[in-house]
Amino acid sequence: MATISIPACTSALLLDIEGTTTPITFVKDILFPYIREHLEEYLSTHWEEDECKQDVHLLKKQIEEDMRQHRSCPVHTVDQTVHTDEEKAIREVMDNVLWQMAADRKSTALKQLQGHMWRSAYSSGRIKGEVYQDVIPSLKRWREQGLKVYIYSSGSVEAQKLLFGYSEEGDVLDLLDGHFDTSIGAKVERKSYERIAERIGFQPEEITFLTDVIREAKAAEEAGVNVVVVVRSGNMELTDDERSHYSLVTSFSQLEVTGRV
Ligand SMILES: CSCCC(=O)C(=O)COP(=O)(O)O
Ligand SMILES: [Mg+2]
Repeated sequence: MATISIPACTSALLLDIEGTTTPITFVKDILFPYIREHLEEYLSTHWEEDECKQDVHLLKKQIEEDMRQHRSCPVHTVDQTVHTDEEKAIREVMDNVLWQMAADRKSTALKQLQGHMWRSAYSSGRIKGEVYQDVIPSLKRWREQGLKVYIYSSGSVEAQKLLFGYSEEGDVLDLLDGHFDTSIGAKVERKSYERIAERIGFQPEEITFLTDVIREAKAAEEAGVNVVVVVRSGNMELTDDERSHYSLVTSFSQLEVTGRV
């Protein structure tokens, strides 16, 4: 298996989750179906709680933004504080959430709610976070080499912590130095990577980002971040141009940091 050298100036690795640390099938076949199956029950049970109210409020803000951008979407106009027909209000929220999920939208509002819903699934042991076999040994090796390791996923920080805190390998959160989600900006925007660099105190060139999504790779590259594209079974096919432009790995174990033991 060919090794890929990452620059000697690398101080931090920034990792995507879905398609990078974790199979897409775990997200599509385990996590998302859990939301679809439990959405109505979750909203009905937690409707009056502050956290749920904030989630619904954020969804409403997203709808307003979508309407400003002329994106069509199921609309829920209800304000929980004044609306009396709870069943109707819940149905409207459900329509919007299910519509966003069908479109695989990465809105902060959707991801926030999903993170809150997965909490009990993970803590009860019903779901365990899946990571590829090469991930944990590589995280350990990188940290022994003095590198920092951060996660940047569209999944909320809470959802990220659940996945690694209740993983099939146990609680591996202490192998991570920090987490970023779309509250810092979308993964397809250059500015998000600049902000992350600033936040963790490194120059963009000192960061290597691992992802399976070319639009994310491009945005990171524009920010001056070094990029490695991760090719896993089930990930989106790359074009010939993309394959020749980016460094590719099929396993984290292929990554070598030049000048580090
Ligand atoms: C953090 S677990 C939930 C995964 C998820 O909802 C998601 O959108 C994954 O996106 P990523 O940016 O990690 O590809
Ligand atoms: Mg991904």
